[in-house]
Amino acid sequence: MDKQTILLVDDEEDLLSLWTLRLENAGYAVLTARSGEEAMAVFNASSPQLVITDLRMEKMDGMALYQAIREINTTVPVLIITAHGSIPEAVDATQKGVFAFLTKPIDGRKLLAEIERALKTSSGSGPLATAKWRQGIISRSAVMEQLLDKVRLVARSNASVLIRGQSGTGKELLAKALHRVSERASRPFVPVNCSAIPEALLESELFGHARGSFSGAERAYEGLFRAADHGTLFLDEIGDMPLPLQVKLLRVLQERQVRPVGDTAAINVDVRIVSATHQDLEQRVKDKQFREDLYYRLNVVTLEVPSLGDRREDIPLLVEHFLGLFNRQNERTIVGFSPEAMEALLEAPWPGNIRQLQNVVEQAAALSTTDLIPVTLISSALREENVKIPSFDEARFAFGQRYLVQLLQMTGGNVARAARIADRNRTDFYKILNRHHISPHLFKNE
Ligand SMILES: Nc1ncnc2c1ncn2[C@@H]1O[C@H](COP(=O)(O)OP(=O)(O)OP(=O)(O)O)[C@@H](O)[C@H]1O
Repeated sequence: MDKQTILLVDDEEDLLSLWTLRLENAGYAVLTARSGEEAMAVFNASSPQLVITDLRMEKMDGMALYQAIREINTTVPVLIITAHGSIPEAVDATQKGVFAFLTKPIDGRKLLAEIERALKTSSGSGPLATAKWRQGIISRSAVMEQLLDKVRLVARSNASVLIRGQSGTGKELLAKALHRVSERASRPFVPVNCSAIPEALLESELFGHARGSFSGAERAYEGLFRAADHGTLFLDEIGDMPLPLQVKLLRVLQERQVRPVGDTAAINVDVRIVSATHQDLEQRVKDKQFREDLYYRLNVVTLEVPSLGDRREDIPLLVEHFLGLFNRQNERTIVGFSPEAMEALLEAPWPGNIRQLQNVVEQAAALSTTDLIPVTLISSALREENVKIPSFDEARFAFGQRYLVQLLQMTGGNVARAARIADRNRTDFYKILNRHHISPHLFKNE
């Protein structure tokens, strides 16, 4: 059996080493943290079965840590240790649900007995499962907790779920968590980015193809729907799915059968659909770019992921988490951020949300020559992040718009002439102008 893991939190290095040794000798795996904040990062990353924390610590003390843990995990036992133990504190703590309150100097045998008692009461019950499914989602904000509660509820059904939120808010992470907490957890989670696969290939990617069904199809391919059978299919950027494919997707969802390209037989599939978008799908429906019937089919339940700007209280925890990852990957020992740097992180606008925050932390950490990352590195990383390179589609659109404006200026708004120069017929050219939101009247010389 795997060793049970205990998270030990104390700001006194000597005590931490001493207790680590003792607990390891007693057969436990031990994780350590030197502050409440660090403890939260470790807790989120590794879901220990028990937490033992000192009460008196700077900034986040033992009780605050206990409360922060309770917000994300309602049952993991927490033992609090203090040198200044007093009866009222102990009573208060245990009334709030702290498993036990021990005073220093600690009697080794007593502590081990308490640990055993605590682990016995918690083993086999839900907390570990609860913690595991949301592993990797670092948060302490109430909005995220409410969202995760909703995820857990929704996961019990097979209802299609649409996850909405700005780019980089963690939609895919949430979809995975939903899968992990559902009954389909032991079956595959298959992500598909609908905007990254060329339109011509998307159909066979999703539904599969028969051997020889088109040139290059040397073998039959089962497709992602069947790969996700009994599991979850995550359709990312669903708003970009081309209209002809939307029709086919709707049919598959209605019939619960896929028909591979070039095949006549239909195959039954049992797939839970979770889709995600950062677009305004209702607007796309109005613009006839997204089918209304498909919209309702996919959007049985909506999960709205808040932007990072709406949950700034998560920022300290997230930066600590990303810094920890960076330190481990690069064998560095950067301790944290200067107060000014943390302030800058807390106040930045974060249009790219958590993905952007991760990039900024990594970039600043990589360039830092000191143990505390200075604010200058954060400011320059934020500046660089803001110089955003447009996507290919955005760049093409911008080029097209400039080109068309030039043509119409040259021809004084004469569409027939402009179309001739662009080597398009008039109807096509009007469509192109429309797509680029350009009205030729604006260029007419009065
Ligand atoms: N709460 C979180 N805790 C830790 N990491 C997170 C959290 N949310 C997002 N991330 C990280 O941020 C990055 C972006 O997350 P993800 O890909 O899930 O976002 P998304 O909303 O699906 O983005 P897009 O719309 O661009 O596809 C990933 O590296 C992910 O691991």
